[in-house]
Amino acid sequence: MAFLAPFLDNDFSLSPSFAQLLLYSFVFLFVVGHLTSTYATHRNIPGPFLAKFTDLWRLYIVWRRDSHDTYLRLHQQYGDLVRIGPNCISISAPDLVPSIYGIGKGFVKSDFYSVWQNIVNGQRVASMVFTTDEVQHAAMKKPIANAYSLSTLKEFEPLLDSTTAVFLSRLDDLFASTGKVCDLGTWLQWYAFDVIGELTFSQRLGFLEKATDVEGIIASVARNFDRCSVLGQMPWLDQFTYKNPIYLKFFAKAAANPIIAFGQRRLQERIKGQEADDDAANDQQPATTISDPLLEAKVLHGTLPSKPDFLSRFLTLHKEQPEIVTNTRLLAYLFMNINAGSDTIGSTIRALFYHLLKNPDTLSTLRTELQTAQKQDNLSLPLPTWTQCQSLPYLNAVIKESLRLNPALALPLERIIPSNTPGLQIPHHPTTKETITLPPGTIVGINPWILHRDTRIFGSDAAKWNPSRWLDDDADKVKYMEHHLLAFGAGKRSCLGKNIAMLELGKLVPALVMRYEMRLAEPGREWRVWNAWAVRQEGLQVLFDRRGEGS
Ligand code: HEM
Repeated sequence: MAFLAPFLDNDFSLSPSFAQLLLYSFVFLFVVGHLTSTYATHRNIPGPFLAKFTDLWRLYIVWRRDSHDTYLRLHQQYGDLVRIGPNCISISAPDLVPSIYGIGKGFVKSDFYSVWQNIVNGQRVASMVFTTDEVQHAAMKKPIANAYSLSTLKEFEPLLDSTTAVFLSRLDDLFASTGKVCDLGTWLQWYAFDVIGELTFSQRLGFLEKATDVEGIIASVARNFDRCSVLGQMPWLDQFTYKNPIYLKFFAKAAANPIIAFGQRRLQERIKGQEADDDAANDQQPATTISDPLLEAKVLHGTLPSKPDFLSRFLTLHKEQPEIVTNTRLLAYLFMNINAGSDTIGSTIRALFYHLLKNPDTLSTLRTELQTAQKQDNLSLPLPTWTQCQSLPYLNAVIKESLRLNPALALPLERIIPSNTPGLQIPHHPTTKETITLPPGTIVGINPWILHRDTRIFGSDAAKWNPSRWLDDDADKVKYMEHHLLAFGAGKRSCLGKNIAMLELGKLVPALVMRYEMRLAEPGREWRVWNAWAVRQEGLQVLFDRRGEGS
């Protein structure tokens, strides 16, 4: 007992200060123990010092909005594996795409995605994009997959054409005929939102007509991306803040999401069978005056096209399988369309026009291809058909190059290594020259922004804009590049709206390029790229001139 003597001695009695000391020691030992074990789990993976101990590092990097540049630099410095959090590895090894995202591999989405789920009546409601539960995902996807398939695509053309006709008419009136500078980035965003509104409800949300962010919808979507992209780096923070029951009860704004409100009204109208009856004045699209008769002929003006929109398709499914396509799920599908299919397209088209205008050679080659097609009666104007657009190789190369250099979602697409496996084996690690096994439970993700700049896949000019790479004579090389284009994700959870996106991009680009001469208002100015998972760009100021007849 001699060793206890000092503690029992009057001088060393358990005074409050000694108890504190003991407590501090415990806390200190706990923190050191925790940090050491945290560090030790992936100690063989290189990365920034702080990231090995805390996710606060990547939270800060994402909060700064330039994570794509930081992650690119880190991969250039450290190689294919970079530890960006204590349990999170960013991967850029081309051969690992199928291992992580392949069907049947069992990698599920991480809690990054849970942060984006909404709480409705105290319950988490996950849309298809954000569910981490694969069984729930399959149940949600099965009924609607056909509506997004290639075979149904052409049926959406009249709806798409209707919005494009309004868009061209607005550009004619406000910019081409006035010589005013157009903030094309903003107009393309409005176009993307209106198109998805029209495809979903046969009614535009009204951005183009009103030339404004209707009901703050775009700002509200942007705020959500800004918040969730950051909290997604430390999902437990979301649990303690925005998904905390006290916050939800007392502080969360009760106001309905404007997109859901719009969807609900359209749904009610459709059920009642009265398309035009709308007591919400906000939904009324101002009458559009279209002076060009060719464009006017394409505008549907609120009439339903002969082929159904998404809402009609979902309602049919609701009637046929009411217990599967429930009311709540039906609304979730509508919301998903707007949420997943607007910002992503907006980002891609903005990037495409930015590169076209920064690279006059590309613009001129594209225009020559389009003019040749027009002369051969293979391009109808002002609005070309989808069939015509698919057979234009340079146009398709430009679209792919734009998706490559500017993937709209630019953070690692996180997945968890499944528990029933030995882990993820990474052979011949370039730095250590040994096979590394990442244990089950590790979060891994490939960031399209990084993979798309990999010289092993895209060649020594991978960092540069060069649509011709997609027209290389070496078919295997092109196939390999296509296989590693991750702009729409990969595997089972890849983009459901990819066909819609390609339809929209494929038809809009020739329509604009053939109708206008376009040039940057300030050619020397760089734009600003803001990464909130969805990449938003600002500063695409363009001058328009109508081209000659026949355009
Ligand atoms: C250029 C435009 C688009 C791009 C670049 C894009 C990109 C992506 C990516 C990368 C994913 C996978 C996300 C992940 O793994 O975490 C995804 C998923 C998804 N996208 Fe898109 N998207 C686009 C347009 C659209 C459109 C137009 C729609 C709907 C009309 C849509 C609906 C979806 C849905 C529902 C998912 C989830 C699929 C699933 O989990 O099964 N997307 N998208």
